[in-house]
Amino acid sequence: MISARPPVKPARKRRIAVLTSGGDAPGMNGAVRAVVRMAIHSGSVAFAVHEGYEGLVAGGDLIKQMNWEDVRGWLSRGGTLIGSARSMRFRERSGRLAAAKNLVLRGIDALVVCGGDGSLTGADVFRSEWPSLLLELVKSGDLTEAQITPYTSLNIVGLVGSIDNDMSGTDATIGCYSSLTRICDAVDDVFDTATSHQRGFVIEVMGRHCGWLALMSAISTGADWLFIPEMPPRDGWEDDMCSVITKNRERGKRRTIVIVAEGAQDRHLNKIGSTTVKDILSTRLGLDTRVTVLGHTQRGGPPCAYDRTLSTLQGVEAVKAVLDVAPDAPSPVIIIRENKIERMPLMEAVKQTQEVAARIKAKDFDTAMALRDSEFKEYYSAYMNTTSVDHPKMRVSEEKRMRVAIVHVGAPAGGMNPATRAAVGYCLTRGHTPIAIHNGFPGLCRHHADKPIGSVREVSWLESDNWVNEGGSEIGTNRGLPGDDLENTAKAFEMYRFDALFIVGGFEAFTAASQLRKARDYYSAFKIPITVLPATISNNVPGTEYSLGSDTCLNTLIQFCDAIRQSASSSRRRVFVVETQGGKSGYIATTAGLAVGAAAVYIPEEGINIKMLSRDIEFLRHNFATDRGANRAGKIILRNETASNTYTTQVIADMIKEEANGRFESRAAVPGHFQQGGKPSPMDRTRAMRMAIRCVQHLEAYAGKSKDEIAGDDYSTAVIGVKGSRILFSPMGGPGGLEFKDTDWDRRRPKNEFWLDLQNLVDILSGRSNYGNDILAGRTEDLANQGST
Ligand SMILES: Nc1ncnc2c1ncn2[C@@H]1O[C@H](COP(=O)(O)OP(=O)(O)OP(=O)(O)O)[C@@H](O)[C@H]1O
Ligand SMILES: O=P(O)(O)OC[C@H]1O[C@](O)(CO)[C@@H](O)[C@@H]1O
Ligand SMILES: [Mg+2]
Repeated sequence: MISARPPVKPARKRRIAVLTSGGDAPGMNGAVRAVVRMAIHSGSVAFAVHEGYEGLVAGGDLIKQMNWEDVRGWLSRGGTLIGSARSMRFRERSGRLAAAKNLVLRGIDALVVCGGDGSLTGADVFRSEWPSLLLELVKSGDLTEAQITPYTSLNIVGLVGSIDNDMSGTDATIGCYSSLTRICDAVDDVFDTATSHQRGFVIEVMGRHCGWLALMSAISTGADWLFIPEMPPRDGWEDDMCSVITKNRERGKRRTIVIVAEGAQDRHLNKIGSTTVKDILSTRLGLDTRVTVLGHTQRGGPPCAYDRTLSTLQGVEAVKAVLDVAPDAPSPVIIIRENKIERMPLMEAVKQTQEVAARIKAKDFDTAMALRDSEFKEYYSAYMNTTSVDHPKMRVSEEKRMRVAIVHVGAPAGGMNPATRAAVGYCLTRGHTPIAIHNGFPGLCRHHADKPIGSVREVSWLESDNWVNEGGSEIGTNRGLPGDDLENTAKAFEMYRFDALFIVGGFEAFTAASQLRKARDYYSAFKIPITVLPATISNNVPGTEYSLGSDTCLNTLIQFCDAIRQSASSSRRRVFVVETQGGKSGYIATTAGLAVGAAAVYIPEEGINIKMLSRDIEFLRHNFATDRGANRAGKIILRNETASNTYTTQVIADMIKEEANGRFESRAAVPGHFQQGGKPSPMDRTRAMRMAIRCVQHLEAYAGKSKDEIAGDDYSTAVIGVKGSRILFSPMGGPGGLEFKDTDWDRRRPKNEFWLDLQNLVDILSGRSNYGNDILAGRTEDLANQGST
């Protein structure tokens, strides 16, 4: 996931305060921890303002200096530990005058505000008024000229923390994916009871005036109908809704789920409430229907993996922004676009957000949708195009209809099923024929003609609809490659008249596509368009920074680590060495390390040596000795399964125990294939939908082309991927293709792994880099060299 700029060198000593404001959001604590530690690491002084803007106005004990240990263990905690508030006083100039005075008196010259659209609007007001507030304070005699002189400008940096994801300019806000996880867990559970009784459920989700939570949960759970404020249904929606639900029932669906955003409205801005919807379903369709209002359960609980990493990286970026933004430059807000942390002027983001509200009020819904963020509109049409397959206008002409084969290759990964479901739904909407190849390429070659059912089967809408939240691979996956039997693979391609191939899987899927491409010279059956959608927990597929399943894996890993840390904390003075999967890529170990605040992470890219181990044992010793009563906090070390042949997980745990001389203990823990299982995370589900549809669209572009035209186009065998702030296709072959340029075939990973710098960040935030710097010095260079060989 997420890439970020490398940490900055200290510029000058600053006094940086952080506050959380508005509705609390999971991940806010991670942001505060990162701001505090990064500030201290860069030689600045860190402060926390308690109770949001209320604390800023009140001052006194509510503004406290923070030490490194004060934020220990905060990453996994829900809510905000420094408190939040909706402050009426800050809305008044008198309150902001008091706030300005409190900052100046403490010498605080930078303020990081983590909150939603309201909080950041407040921050923008404060920023714009700052010079006039200071002048007024001098005029009233509250401060002197001399006192304000060093503070003529206040650096304000915004961090978007809100479950609503209602800030324009950023794809995600800190907390929105945790909240989405809570919603999806609840709806997944409702599935069972709804299906048992063939009931309808109307589920109301939060989000005030923003439909992001509603839309993404509808996609993640395959809801039959959706109401969001930005795109109200057309007049007569009651008939439309009933007709879609009736058709879905006629197709055999036993449950009906309708998601209603709390701010839902019709085109005349009249509220559409969940009870109204329920009444319509009950009276018009005679459907036994219940309403479930999820309420504040959506805001509580520990942050998901994404929110821990996002809040950490954005907190770090906020400190960097304080340190490197010129005093008179516009205040930035830290955003994320796809996989890239960026900055944009706070004023611009606030203006755009306000414009969304204004457009909705003016009933200009199309513009409101477009202004939300780049993904929103795409997700909305993806949902519409797959939820019901009755879109006559979407059908392509007869001669452009394709037989699209779908195959899974490699180890199972969360998101494989939702991706297949999305591809099937989209194919049916367009008039194509989706065909599943069961049990991978060996299944195709050996079992296609089995009786009574072979391994090559058309997929119906109803069959695939149930895959929306299923983990693993329903059509079966394995590591068999087409190269093991090219001849029979080609014969089967011909026999079943495949016009296009959609491969979902990891490094083997990538290898399979490469083999098919290279074999085109000998087998014309392979001269069809082929797309690979990376799906592997290892996240080691060239051409992308994100593979389906990696987010699900990270979530299972952090749950495992949280539970283990609790055990370690209870036993006191214990270190757990946890072994992660990931093959020869340290991505999972490193990202999980960032999300759980690991003391150290061992990865194959770097290897393990005795010097490193001895330094780390010293670091642990030092840590336990100086924890100042916080030694309850258990420590986690993560070791990728292939980091070293000699220093196995057990050996490392034993060495730590031996060397600790009874001062602390250690244990090894191996979650193993637990990391591949479980229901896919909402991020893997929603991205599966979006990327699978893009893959089929890419395949469609080749309809009507000759075999040689297809074979002559490098993009006819392509991998879809997230690269920085974009989603794009990269060709497998050709001089600039992934196979030649980007693939370290021996180590089964990309030549350049985008996340390598995160290793340094794990060390900075755990304090490891302050300890034994001599050993870590030069690491970035070493890693970069290894990555490019
Ligand atoms: N225009 C404004 N001027 C000054 N302060 C403001 C303004 N708008 C909001 N604030 C401050 O920000 C606080 C939080 O705003 P709000 O209640 O809208 O929540 P939010 O930050 O949007 O978070 P969420 O919507 O996720 O709960 C307000 O209570 C107020 O103190
Ligand atoms: O917790 P409160 O103050 O009732 O606010 C509820 C609102 O806060 C949010 O949870 C976050 O903005 C909204 O989704 C919801 O409308
Ligand atoms: Mg808000």
